[in-house]
Amino acid sequence: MSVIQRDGAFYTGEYRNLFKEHGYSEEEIRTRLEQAWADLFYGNPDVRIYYPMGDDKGYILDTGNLDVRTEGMSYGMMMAVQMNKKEEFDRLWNFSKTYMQHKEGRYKDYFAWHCRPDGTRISQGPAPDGEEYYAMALLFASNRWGDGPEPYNYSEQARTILRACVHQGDNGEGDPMWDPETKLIKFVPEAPFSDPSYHLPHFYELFALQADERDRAFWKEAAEASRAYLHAACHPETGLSPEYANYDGTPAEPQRHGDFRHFFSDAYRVAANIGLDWEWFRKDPWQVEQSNRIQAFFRDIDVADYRRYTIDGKPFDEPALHPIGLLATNAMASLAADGPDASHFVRLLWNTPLRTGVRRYYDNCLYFFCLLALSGNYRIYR
Ligand SMILES: O[C@@H]1[C@@H](O)[C@H](O[C@@H]2CO[C@@H](O[C@@H]3CO[C@@H](O[C@@H]4CO[C@@H](O)[C@H](O)[C@H]4O)[C@H](O)[C@H]3O)[C@H](O)[C@H]2O)OC[C@H]1O
Repeated sequence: MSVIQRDGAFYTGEYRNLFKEHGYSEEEIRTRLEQAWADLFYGNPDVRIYYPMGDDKGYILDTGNLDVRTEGMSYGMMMAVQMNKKEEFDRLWNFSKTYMQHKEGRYKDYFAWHCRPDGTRISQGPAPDGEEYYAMALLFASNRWGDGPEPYNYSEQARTILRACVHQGDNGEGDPMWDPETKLIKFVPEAPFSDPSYHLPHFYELFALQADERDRAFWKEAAEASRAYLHAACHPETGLSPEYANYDGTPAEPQRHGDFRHFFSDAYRVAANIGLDWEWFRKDPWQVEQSNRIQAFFRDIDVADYRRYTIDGKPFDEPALHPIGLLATNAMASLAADGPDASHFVRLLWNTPLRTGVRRYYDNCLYFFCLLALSGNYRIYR
């Protein structure tokens, strides 16, 4: 595959349709994607995760926790822009802007990481994976649909978020979301450690094209720093990474709110992120070996038997909370994997339906990203 140069950035500009490569027809793939969108956004109560609110707002519900998270809101916006669904995108953004984004103080321009479906905040602190997804979805929206009047002036909104991520605290109050020294994303602005699943070098390459001029070099460096960081955070034999990790990649000490040294819900996303970075940029050949490694680890484990694992691969006597989500991220690794397990995961994902029931939100977000990615529809909009 060739790598093309546009606007000063190198990216492939080509999107494999792995389902088609495995024999599924274009029509059934398109139908599958559209049906999944319809189920998640307008389906029956046991499967949907999106709820319109009034004339101009809507939210994605974390059905397991009965709250609205910046993670889910920004994921919903990314799904909508990829699917060319402007109304749902605008509703999710309007809810986020109205109820979740701070207007002043130490978190100005950041978002309270979760609130109730009526918009009442539960916590004030932000979770940086939300901010980076908001910024990327907004830039794609600007490039796909053009900017409108505030708050639909997407590119300006994205730049405001990215400015805060890098410069919060420059003049006193608050903290940046990226550690200025290592250029690594933090777990929360106040934390001196990271979360490997927050590292999205493929987004930072694109921020380097559209963020404030003065920060473009920073985002290039952040992309390289994140790629290197993942080498350290992923176990060299299993490919598993911890939920939270120090800046040298070692698992972070247990926190007041729990022990995140192991491979559990947050960490699933690392495999998917690496797959997409390879698909979009093809810059780091280690990503191919890493994707083969994690697929080899899971190849012979039944999805129903997925557990929590130490990063060297010891299972706990505790089932995975989101087995379908984990299957989806393992399957998304097939974008980079060239080993004997890549086809197995593509087919297994195809033969697995969306999750229904209480815990469906996180699984189905990851599942939908996987459907987009493996069908060649998770794209850069420039
Ligand atoms: O005072 C601060 C707190 O503000 C700070 O809050 C953290 C904010 O980030 C939260 O992380 C989000 C939620 O968890 C992850 O995904 C979940 C994975 O498991 C699924 O079951 C669930 O449905 C998903 O939402 C997200 O990726 C994050 O955005 C974190 O949980 C809060 O603790 O914490 C430190 C305090 O000092």
